[in-house]
Amino acid sequence: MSGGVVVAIDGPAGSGKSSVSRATARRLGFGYQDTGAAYRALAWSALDRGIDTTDAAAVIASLPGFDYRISTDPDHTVVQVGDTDVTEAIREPRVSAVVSQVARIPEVRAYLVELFRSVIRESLRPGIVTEGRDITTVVAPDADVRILLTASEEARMARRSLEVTGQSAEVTAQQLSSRDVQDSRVVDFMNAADGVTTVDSTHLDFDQTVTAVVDLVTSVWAE
Ligand SMILES: Nc1ncnc2c1ncn2[C@@H]1O[C@H](COP(=O)(O)OP(=O)(O)O)[C@@H](O)[C@H]1O
Ligand SMILES: Nc1ccn([C@@H]2O[C@H](COP(=O)(O)OP(=O)(O)O)[C@@H](O)[C@H]2O)c(=O)n1
Repeated sequence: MSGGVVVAIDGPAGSGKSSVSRATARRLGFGYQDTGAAYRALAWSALDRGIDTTDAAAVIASLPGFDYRISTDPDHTVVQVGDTDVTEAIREPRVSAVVSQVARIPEVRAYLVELFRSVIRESLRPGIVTEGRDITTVVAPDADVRILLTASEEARMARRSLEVTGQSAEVTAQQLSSRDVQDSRVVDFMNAADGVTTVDSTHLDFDQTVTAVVDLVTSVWAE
């Protein structure tokens, strides 16, 4: 693993993983790795190539040609597939709707887990914050700081509805909830594993949540 501090953050959709992890990395001068972006980019790429995302063999066959790049600079998180900037496109509802289908394929997970570990290993900053669903348990179970970031379903849906335009809050909420159900069949990100600290942001504002995470990291870093 990286010579620096490794911070692993998991949680359900809309709990604040991406925004809180990015802000934490900025405050501490750490790198930031959004693992969901890789699953989303693979799903985007399958749609772009006309691959049926329910056809596991076809998705697996596309892995060697999956030319994925993401920067770990928290101030410039550009996601690219080949020469195409997909930073915005991977957040579209049509991608969210199929991403769980590619994420449940064990070969896809094994491939991406190795990629995420190599990004952590190669980080040149004093630390790196990596967030997703299985970071505390599978990708980096030995991380220095392991956090489960949660929030009530109501709070998560309200936050996500504010971000997604072009469809009703009800539809966004329904999609988020069904994605969590599908994802939690593959990895448990609703319950903290042994040694994982839960940060519940339901009644915290954004800055308070970032401060709670930064405090956990600095308490370990200072040791
Ligand atoms: N504690 C918080 N209070 C209020 N809004 C928050 C909080 N944490 C995150 N948010 C907002 O909720 C939205 C969803 O957060 P995001 O980081 O995308 O979650 P995730 O990566 O877990 O899906 C973002 O607009 C973010 O700014
Ligand atoms: N470590 C991870 C990260 C994401 N994922 C998958 O990727 C999808 C998108 O992740 P994300 O973190 O961008 O999702 P949001 O919580 O931001 O909506 C999830 O719905 C999971 O299917 C995963 O399986 N494991």
